[in-house]
Amino acid sequence: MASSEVKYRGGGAHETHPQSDPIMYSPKPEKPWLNVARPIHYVLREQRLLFVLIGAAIATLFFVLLPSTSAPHSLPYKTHIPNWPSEVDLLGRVNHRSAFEEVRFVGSSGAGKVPLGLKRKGLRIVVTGGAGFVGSHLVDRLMARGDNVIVVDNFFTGRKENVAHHFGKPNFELIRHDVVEPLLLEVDQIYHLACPASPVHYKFNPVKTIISFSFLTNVVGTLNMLGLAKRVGARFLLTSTSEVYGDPLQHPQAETYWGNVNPIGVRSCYDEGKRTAETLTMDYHRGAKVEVRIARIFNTYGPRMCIDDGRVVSNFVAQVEGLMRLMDGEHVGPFNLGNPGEFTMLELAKVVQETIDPNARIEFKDNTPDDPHKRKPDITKAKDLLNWEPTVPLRKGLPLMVNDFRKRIFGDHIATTTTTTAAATTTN
Ligand SMILES: O=C(O)[C@H]1O[C@H](OP(=O)(O)OP(=O)(O)OC[C@H]2O[C@@H](n3ccc(=O)[nH]c3=O)[C@H](O)[C@@H]2O)[C@H](O)[C@@H](O)[C@@H]1O
Repeated sequence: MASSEVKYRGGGAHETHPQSDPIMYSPKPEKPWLNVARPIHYVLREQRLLFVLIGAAIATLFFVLLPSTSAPHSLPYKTHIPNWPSEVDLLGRVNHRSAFEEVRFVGSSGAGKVPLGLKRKGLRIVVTGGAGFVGSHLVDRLMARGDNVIVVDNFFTGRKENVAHHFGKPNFELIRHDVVEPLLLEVDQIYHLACPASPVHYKFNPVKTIISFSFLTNVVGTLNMLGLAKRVGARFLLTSTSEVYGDPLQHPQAETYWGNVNPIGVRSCYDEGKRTAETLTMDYHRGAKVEVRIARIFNTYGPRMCIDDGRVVSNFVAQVEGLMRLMDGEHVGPFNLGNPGEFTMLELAKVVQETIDPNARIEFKDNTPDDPHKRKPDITKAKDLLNWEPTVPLRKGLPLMVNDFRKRIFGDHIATTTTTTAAATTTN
């Protein structure tokens, strides 16, 4: 019924319209010049042209001034980000930061130096052990580069404070997780650093389970992360260690050296754990065609190091640059990443006295069993293929680390006396 009514009314309207009657209505053909003259006349009347010009001027002024006024308002753009399609993929399949930058670019013509779409797309990267010493510095670099970073850490030695400055950023996530349990994440790259790295934590702990825990983390943890890399097609980087060389018989150690590890020693859980991790990594590379990278890190020091770490210092954390070059380059490795500068423990203690505290007391103690007598990386391969070498000398880097330690232990107060413990056996 309703539809017929509508039809009927329409018909009526049509019938009463004067233009519908071909007899009653016969428009005169317009003269062509009138077509142009009429609109011009219309515009010139009642100062309409003036209003049009004023409008155009206001619009021009608005677009010219927009860049300077929009910059401080970049935050409101950011608040719109959750509505972007990127939010659909919680793991950052689409880069939040890239989207943010594109919005800013569109809104502010002043940013027009970089054409839309040419900005680097951030990668989705998981860093296991990312709340630790080396890991957290790596996370800082990846975040600064604009990647979407997921930190996976069980906080065995790592600290939330090391990454707390990234909390709330849309391209950062922190997951408390033990890598000995499987994990599924959609990522492009996996930096696998999770590991009880210091002998203080893996060697002398009287609880037996902790010792096997080190092996378990290195073996099962690496296996899980390699499995993840295989499933999602991610590139995998293992941070192995100079400990794979054991107490080396070759000096300095090139990557071709197979090492001298005591398989039943007190520290073999770590050395053999990392050696097995390397084996697994290469097996996945050859057998499952996973893209892998292996770095052998030599002892590193710097701010955020675990206060009771107990390792001898030799390399500043600038090493993360080497890790990133390795990951983004085309070479599998292994690569030694360390400082080839050699010094004895006594020389090190003296540098501490010179640069930090002249009153620091030097104590001599017996070396611990199976500790390597001397070690020095041959970094020719890293120099040639990654164009990387350490940049921060000990005398410059050590005070930076000590300042960080002082701040964490004493707040702003400066410690009056430092005790430097040097092992009796020297490194050369
Ligand atoms: O120099 C090296 O050879 C070592 O350097 C780094 O270790 P580092 O940063 O110095 O040590 P930590 O500060 O203790 O960092 C290890 C991180 O792994 C985490 N972790 C440890 C054990 C574990 O089972 N799971 C786990 O997530 C810790 O909580 C911590 O955040 C790398 O993380 C190690 O893989 C590497 O072997």
